[in-house]
Amino acid sequence: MTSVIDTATPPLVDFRGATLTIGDRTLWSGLDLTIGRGEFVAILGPNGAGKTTLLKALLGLMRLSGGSVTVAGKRPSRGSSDVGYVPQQKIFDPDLGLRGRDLVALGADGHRFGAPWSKRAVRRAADEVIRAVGAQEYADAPIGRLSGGEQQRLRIAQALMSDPQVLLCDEPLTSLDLRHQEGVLDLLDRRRRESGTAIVMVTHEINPILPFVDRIVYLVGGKWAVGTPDEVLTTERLSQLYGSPVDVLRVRGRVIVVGGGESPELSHHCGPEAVSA
Ligand SMILES: Nc1ncnc2c1ncn2[C@@H]1O[C@H](COP(=O)(O)OP(=O)(O)OP(=O)(O)O)[C@@H](O)[C@H]1O
Repeated sequence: MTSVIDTATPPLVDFRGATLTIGDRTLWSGLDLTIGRGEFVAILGPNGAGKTTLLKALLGLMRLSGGSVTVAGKRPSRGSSDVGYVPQQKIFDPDLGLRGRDLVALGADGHRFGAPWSKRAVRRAADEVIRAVGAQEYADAPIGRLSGGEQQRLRIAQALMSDPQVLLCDEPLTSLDLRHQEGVLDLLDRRRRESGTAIVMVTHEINPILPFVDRIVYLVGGKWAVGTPDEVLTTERLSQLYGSPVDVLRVRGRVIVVGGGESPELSHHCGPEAVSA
């Protein structure tokens, strides 16, 4: 796979010694992470490790307790057009009358674009992103009637309305079958290759992402590891992170993480779902 990462320009995401504490619990501390143009980074870790919170820090919704973070060279701020966000998927109510196209157009809402867009400009931009995600055929159908994969494409289209430099996706593969997972990953991969958009994805699904990601950020119990999948997904590295024995097995090209069962986080992350991730 040829790399599309641009190391010549300043990073789009730059965490330096970043610490996030909520109450008396430190989710992660001293995090150093830079993400360049066109880079695809996955955030992994057990439930409650602070993965979504990391995305919130990039959205300007959560303030760091220490260190610094910039997005496209600026401090993160709510509603910035530099950042697109695909939130954790909830399947829409089947009776919801909202059309896919209307959902996408909502991406032009708020203060993102400074001056409000004309209806015509919104329509044109929505057409463009709907085409980009390949959702033309069903964009006019009620969103609640669409499959999980089709809904997910339209959510991504909505997040692309501001033509963001960084696209944050929170578990976009959940509840999709393998074919649709691959479709969503292909779409994100194309976006980063064609537009240089950095993709930051929180996921529990390890194996589907392996052919696509450049690096992994693994968060566990206040600690973190950053590196390529081969660097991070090793028995030594994960045992060190979890502070208890963890085996990383490679079976027919798939990665299987097996915990010693002593870590409460592992019992969440490495249940049957995660093992087959
Ligand atoms: N605004 C908040 N106030 C209090 N606690 C919070 C807040 N936001 C997050 N937390 C706590 O911080 C921890 C990390 O939450 P986060 O959603 O980032 O975890 P996660 O790694 O994304 O987990 P999951 O895999 O279950 O989605 C959780 O224990 C959560 O309850």
